[in-house]
Amino acid sequence: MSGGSEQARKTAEGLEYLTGFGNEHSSEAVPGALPIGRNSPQRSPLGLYAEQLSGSAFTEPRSHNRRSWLYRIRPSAAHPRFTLAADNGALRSAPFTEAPADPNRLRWNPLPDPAPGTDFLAGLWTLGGNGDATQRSGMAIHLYSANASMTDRVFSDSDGELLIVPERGGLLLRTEFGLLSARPGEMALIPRGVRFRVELQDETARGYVCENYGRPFELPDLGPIGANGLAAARDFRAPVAAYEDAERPTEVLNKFCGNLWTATYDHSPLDVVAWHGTHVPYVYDLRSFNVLGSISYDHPDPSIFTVLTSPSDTAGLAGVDFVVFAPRWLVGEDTFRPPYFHRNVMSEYMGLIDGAYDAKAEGFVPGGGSLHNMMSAHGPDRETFDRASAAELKPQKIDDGLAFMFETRWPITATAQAAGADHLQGGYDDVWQGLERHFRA
Ligand SMILES: O=C(O)Cc1cc(O)ccc1O
Ligand SMILES: [Fe+2]
Repeated sequence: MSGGSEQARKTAEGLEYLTGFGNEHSSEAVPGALPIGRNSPQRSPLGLYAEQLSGSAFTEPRSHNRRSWLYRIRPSAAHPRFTLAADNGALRSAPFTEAPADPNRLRWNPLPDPAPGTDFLAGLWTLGGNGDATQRSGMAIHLYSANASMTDRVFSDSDGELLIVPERGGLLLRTEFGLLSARPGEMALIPRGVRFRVELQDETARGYVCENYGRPFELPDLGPIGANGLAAARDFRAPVAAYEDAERPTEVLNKFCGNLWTATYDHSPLDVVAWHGTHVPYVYDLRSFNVLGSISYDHPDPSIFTVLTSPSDTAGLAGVDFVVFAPRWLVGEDTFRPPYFHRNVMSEYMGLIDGAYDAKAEGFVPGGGSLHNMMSAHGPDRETFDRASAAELKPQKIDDGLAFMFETRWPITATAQAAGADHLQGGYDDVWQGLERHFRA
């Protein structure tokens, strides 16, 4: 493996990375593999095939145009016919019509442990979502629980990009672009159409996935915050080129318009020796998020914790935002400091990576999740309300947890398996029971 023309950085796992969000990165695993001065020479160096992978239409504005050039042992076109896979397992896609969209507050415990031999792909379980995969709009929320590495099979998602949030166990993502490590506390993103295999770094792995059918995630504008703050572009890491030269049968599973399709290649399609471009996978350590907040009074809206946003066609109205509640100080004076009671036109799915969340005293556990759909009333549970209303307002460090939110402009409809799951908590409404009447006229 080598870093190519950019300066590459090594991490604790010994993996090399290229740094920066949205860069025109380039990398070659064999010196001289990357053509200089053109994308598609008459004969590419080292006898490689040149291939463009477009994540945006050719003609989209430069600011969100995404494409990469891959230099590979065999062109992707050299493959047999795809056939429908026997089933989609527990993977579901938009439009979500199995169950009615539910205005109730819902909360789930973690997924039950999977059967032995369950890999990342087999362990994907769809909770719900919105939009329509064929219209490239909306999103799906999946959870995964796995105890085996993918072997001799790779996955790619034509329907959207995959934002992966490990909660338990590290993942080693072997992609067409090279290797990424994603451990709990980090997030990884696999762009639309990119082939990858997931190997486990620990015995088991568990976490969350946001499948974004819409416009690729980008860094939010900072407005009056200024030129710095929130997630820094330089903290995003892309892989360096690394390839497999394997002439053995490899199953390629492609999620296309909601179904899994399968084809067995006679070689590994992770055979990209060099690449350059902007349509690339990346990882980000959520704890490097520069948390900004109120240093006077009142609890700011959580949009200030946005790591990445997928804009919709209306300015300021995200198809989906990825928001992180990272360790931070609370100093607000005369302020009810935890998240407030509210009803929101946006729909909120929350997950917990570690520890606890400051609006919920109990019941919201790592690996579990809550859904507060469009306009549903929610906020601190009774215990949190009582405690925070009486708390002495000295500076307080919130550093016992890491939570996140997928927030979307469209209501989230649960799948039948999520609406009827044994691990769906009964009695979630009760956390807001017993909020006493304090009114004095
Ligand atoms: O519901 C939640 O816990 C998420 C959330 C957090 C916050 O700080 C303010 C509003 C909000 O929706
Ligand atoms: Fe909320």
